[in-house]
Amino acid sequence: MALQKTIAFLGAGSMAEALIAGVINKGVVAPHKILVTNRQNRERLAELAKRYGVRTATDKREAVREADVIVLAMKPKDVGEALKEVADRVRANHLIISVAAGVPISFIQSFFPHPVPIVRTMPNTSCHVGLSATGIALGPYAAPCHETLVRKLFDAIGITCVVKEEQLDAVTGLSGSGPAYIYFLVEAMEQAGQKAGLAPEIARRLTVQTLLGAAHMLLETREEPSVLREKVTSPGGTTMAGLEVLRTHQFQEAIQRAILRATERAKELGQLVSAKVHSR
Ligand SMILES: NC(=O)C1=CN([C@@H]2O[C@H](COP(=O)(O)OP(=O)(O)OC[C@H]3O[C@@H](n4cnc5c(N)ncnc54)[C@H](O)[C@@H]3O)[C@@H](O)[C@H]2O)C=CC1
Ligand SMILES: O=C(O)[C@@H]1CCC=N1
Repeated sequence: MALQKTIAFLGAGSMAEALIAGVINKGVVAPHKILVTNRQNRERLAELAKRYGVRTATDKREAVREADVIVLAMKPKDVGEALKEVADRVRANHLIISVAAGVPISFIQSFFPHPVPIVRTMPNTSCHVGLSATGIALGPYAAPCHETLVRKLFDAIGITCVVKEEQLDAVTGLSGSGPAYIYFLVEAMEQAGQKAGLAPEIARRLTVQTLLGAAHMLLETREEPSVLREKVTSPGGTTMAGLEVLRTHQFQEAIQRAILRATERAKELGQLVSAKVHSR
């Protein structure tokens, strides 16, 4: 059954749209229960209203007043400014859900004189199609009923893992940013397929299906990725030749370094916004 809560999105970018599309497609929130606001881009609001049937508002304070749940979906650097604008409208019975990378729960709480239930999450854009991998960390004033609500929302659009707040930066580096690494791999595979003589649309179809098939094999056989890899790799065959090139170019190290750097960047973003709070 759809949630009987009004959800105000502060921020109407890629992540807000992916979440809105996901929850509406899965029937977990009715379009008229969603209110979207942004920073003075009425065209974008009109586009979302047309595409999803959601309501939009240019007055953030009014949207917050009407809502039961507030989703912070702006860039980390803009969270402070948005909270300043609406802080005196936020009630102790609101639930704040943040998707902002790196932004600590304590930073969000610092805008209010009273305790507010805050849940920090890290989804990814695949929630658009109901396949997000979302990390969830509960703030000190988030009660079991808030956890239930947040899980209902995010379980409807993918899988969820509850983690400690300090682990959310790792979730960000791994699965928050993760789709971009996969798309980068797809771009490389398609280009290589074309260089090897395939038409672009055939290279695209084969690449995407290969990705989908490998993901399903991991999920359904529950075999270790290394075991599945070995099953593809015939001694002296093509895969072995290909993997040798990946090893020479330190493929695994490059992926690991990318994820660790993205994790570190999430921490840096958190430190940058937290440093600003002291100069407010
Ligand atoms: N794009 C992604 O794959 C993911 C993004 N995130 C997080 O989601 C948040 C949003 O990211 P994107 O959607 O990619 O950014 P975006 O740049 O596409 O959208 C940002 C939105 O915030 C709005 N905004 C800026 N200042 C505002 C204010 N003061 N009040 C209300 N709205 C304001 C902008 O008008 C815009 O609609 C970020 O904090 C990011 O870390 C989290 C997981 C994945
Ligand atoms: O690139 C970013 O900062 C955001 C957070 C995770 C994915 N996109």
